[in-house]
Amino acid sequence: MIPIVAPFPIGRPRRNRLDAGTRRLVAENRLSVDDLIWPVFIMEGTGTISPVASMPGVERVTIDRLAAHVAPAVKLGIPAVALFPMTPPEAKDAEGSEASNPDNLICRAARLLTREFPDLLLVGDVALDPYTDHGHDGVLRPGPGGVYVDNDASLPVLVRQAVVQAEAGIGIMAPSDMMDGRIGAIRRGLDAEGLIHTRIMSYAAKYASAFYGPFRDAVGSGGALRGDKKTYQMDPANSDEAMREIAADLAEGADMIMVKPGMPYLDIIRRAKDQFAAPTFAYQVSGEYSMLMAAIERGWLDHDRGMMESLMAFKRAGADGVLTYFAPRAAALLRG
Ligand SMILES: NCc1[nH]cc(CCC(=O)O)c1CC(=O)O
Ligand SMILES: [Mg+2]
Repeated sequence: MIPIVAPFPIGRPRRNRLDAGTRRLVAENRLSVDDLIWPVFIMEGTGTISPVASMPGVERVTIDRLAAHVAPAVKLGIPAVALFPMTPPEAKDAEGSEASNPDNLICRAARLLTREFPDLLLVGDVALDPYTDHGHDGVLRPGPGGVYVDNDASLPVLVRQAVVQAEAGIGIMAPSDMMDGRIGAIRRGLDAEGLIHTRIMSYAAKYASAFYGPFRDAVGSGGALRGDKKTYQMDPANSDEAMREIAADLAEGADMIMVKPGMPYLDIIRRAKDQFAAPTFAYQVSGEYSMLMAAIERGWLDHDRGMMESLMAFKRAGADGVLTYFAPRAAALLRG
């Protein structure tokens, strides 16, 4: 499509920017509260709200404080929260067994939130890193390079994790582990238990990124992590490979796909939306949030303008929704 533009001085693009009303009329994209998913960190214990040092304004809460923590977001109309647990070290092991404990933090939180807020959608991460003592998303076995995150041995553990989460009330399963074939395995595992309505939002194109650093502090998996995740998360150099990953996950039954991180990967979001026309989500990850907040705290960026511009970028790139730690503040602004 070649846009037709009258040459200056007949054509004056600035006319369409003249006043707020005209700008509203010609705006191509709109961010709405319906687009927001809020990631929430939960921890063991009682009566505690503990700030995440590397993420100003973000807190972990104990389950008895969770309903009060989430209530304002529900009131603002945020459709979904994504739950992330900080597992105590004594509950971690090499196989990530706590992930499939039906009474783990996530499952208890899901049962509580389902009761308190029946219309709130719950997104549950599927990956073993919050539960393994080595901090990897799957289980380790002898293999290439000595010890290897074993794909096929990890799948049954991930399936069990997904099933216990779904039974506890998680409506949207979000596998973030990047094992091959996990979407198909999880879909079959859920269906075998009659959990045919559980949706799968696949972290289909997930990169081995430096921008997850603050998240690993928040859930306490960073200190534990041995090595890096480059044998399963994607190389930031690659774009065609992301299309193959997304194609595979959709073919295996993903209902929605995600690109992660967000801002440094807007090109991937655009390609994915154009190529697959599937519900597409972006994760504005911890490091992106912390980067913006660090500049905001120094007075170098305006909080609300910086936040809203960063979120609008995802809509412009083609995302249908965004996981963002800014969700409650953005929703409050959008509601005026
Ligand atoms: N697999 C777990 C997981 N799920 C979401 C994030 C990162 C989210 C963020 O940085 O905000 C990670 C960390 C990782 O893969 O190491
Ligand atoms: Mg894959």
